[in-house]
Amino acid sequence: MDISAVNALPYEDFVNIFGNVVEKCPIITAAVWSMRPFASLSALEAAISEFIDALPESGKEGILRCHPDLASRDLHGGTLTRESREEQARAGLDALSSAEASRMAQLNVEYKERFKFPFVICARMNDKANILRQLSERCGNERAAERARGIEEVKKICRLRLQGLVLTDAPNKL
Ligand SMILES: NC(=O)N[C@H]1NC(=O)NC1=O
Repeated sequence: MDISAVNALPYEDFVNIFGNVVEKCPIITAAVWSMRPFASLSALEAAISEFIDALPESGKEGILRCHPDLASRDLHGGTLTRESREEQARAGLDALSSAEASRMAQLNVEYKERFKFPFVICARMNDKANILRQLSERCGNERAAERARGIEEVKKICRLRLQGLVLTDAPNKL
């Protein structure tokens, strides 16, 4: 699908197709539909990004809370969204040693106790060693910095999900 086909979509189809570019937040997709026509995929991405940036801090935290824990039991239980499952598998999170899995689970708990939202990172841009290292390091951050960092990662995940759905002739500038 190219951007003109995207612009021609009625909102029901638009939300069905793009509703999970931000994990479990179809309200964002439903909101930006009214900003069509988009000149390019980047313009659609920018509209999503601006919508997120305009939210109060509680809304940004809400977006983070819609994300599943990485390498949690859900990854094997089949309850994740298709996108999240594929992203986590690509980073090798479905094949952790038992030591890595318990370290990840322990750090996820520590992170959530400290920040009251889950650790979010763009799994497709990292491997499991890098994810574990960043999870450990980011546990030491301040809450506001970590909220902003999580939202940056949400935007990276969103960009890659969009690129999987819309044809683009622009080079990938990520
Ligand atoms: N918690 C978390 O980062 N989840 C996500 N990351 C990613 O790349 N896909 C997700 O669902």
